Amino acid sequence: MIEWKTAKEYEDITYKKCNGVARIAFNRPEIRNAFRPKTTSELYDAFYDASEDSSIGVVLLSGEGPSPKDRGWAFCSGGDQKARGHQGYVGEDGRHRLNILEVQRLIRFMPKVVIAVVPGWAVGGGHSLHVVCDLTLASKEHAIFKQTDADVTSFDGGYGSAYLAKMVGQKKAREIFFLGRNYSAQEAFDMGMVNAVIPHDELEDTAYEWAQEILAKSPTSIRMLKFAMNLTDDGMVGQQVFAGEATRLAYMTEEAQEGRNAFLEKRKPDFGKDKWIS
Ligand SMILES: CC(C)(COP(=O)(O)OP(=O)(O)OC[C@H]1O[C@@H](n2cnc3c(N)ncnc32)[C@H](O)[C@@H]1OP(=O)(O)O)[C@@H](O)C(=O)NCCC(=O)NCCSC(=O)CCC(=O)c1ccccc1C(=O)O
Repeated sequence: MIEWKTAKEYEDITYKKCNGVARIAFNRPEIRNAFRPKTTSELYDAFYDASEDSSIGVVLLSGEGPSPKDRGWAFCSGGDQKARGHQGYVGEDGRHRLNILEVQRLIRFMPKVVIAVVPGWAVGGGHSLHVVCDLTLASKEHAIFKQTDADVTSFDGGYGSAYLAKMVGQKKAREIFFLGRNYSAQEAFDMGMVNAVIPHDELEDTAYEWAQEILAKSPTSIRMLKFAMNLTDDGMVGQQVFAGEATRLAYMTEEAQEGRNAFLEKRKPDFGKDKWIS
């Protein structure tokens, strides 16, 4: 039994923590967990908290359900088309935004493992979110993967499409976007965009078990591996993120402490004569 504790109350999402794992879930099941600007602001806030919390190593991203209307399950059906204005999605302040991309970047660049736990529909911007997560676990009975961007004049030209193509191959990625068909969890697994197909009733427990397995590993190895695997696809930003972690490791050395101390003590640093290791 997982004893989740609410980390913060929100309107459009739920946010809980338990034993090193954070669970963030869309909570608009009656509209298949579509996101509006309030949802993306709340997601950003929760992901940022999980990223900053040094007791958290793995984040599960999921969708609450089923829908009270028809018992349908969803991970996320993308941008809320009722909140869509002529320049983006309109928030309570009347401003138009496209801020799900900021959430994507936080998932991509946070030094923790993010697992998409897909209990039902993953559609449009919801499909792109599962793509950008590090791992995806899908409900055998209810998960359906679908790209509707080209039905509603949207196009995720970043991770949602180009990175998807690296994952499933160019032909399949083009099929997913150009035809907008439904794919079952098993079909998504066979394509290489899902890590495991799990019986629906076991999905949450399995995700938590995967998280615990990851938490038993070296935190430094996990984050260096995540950023190493991101690096080639993320260009200079990927290099910047990886190099940031390398700098953190360098800061932990005696050499770095000598550099800092020498500056503070207004003397020349003495890095030693036998420090040029091969
Ligand atoms: C998800 C479906 C395939 C599910 O179909 P079904 O099970 O038959 O259920 P429905 O009866 O259709 O839906 C139930 C209920 O939910 C409402 N609903 C579902 N999805 C949405 C939605 N996205 N927005 C608003 N409302 C939604 C639906 O109207 C029903 O309501 P009732 O009142 O009960 O009638 C199917 O629902 C479906 O296809 N949904 C639409 C999927 C879609 O087109 N999503 C938008 C894609 S574009 C996008 O996501 C933005 C992309 C994006 O994020 C982005 C990209 C690039 C740059 C920036 C951005 C950005 O920041 O936005």
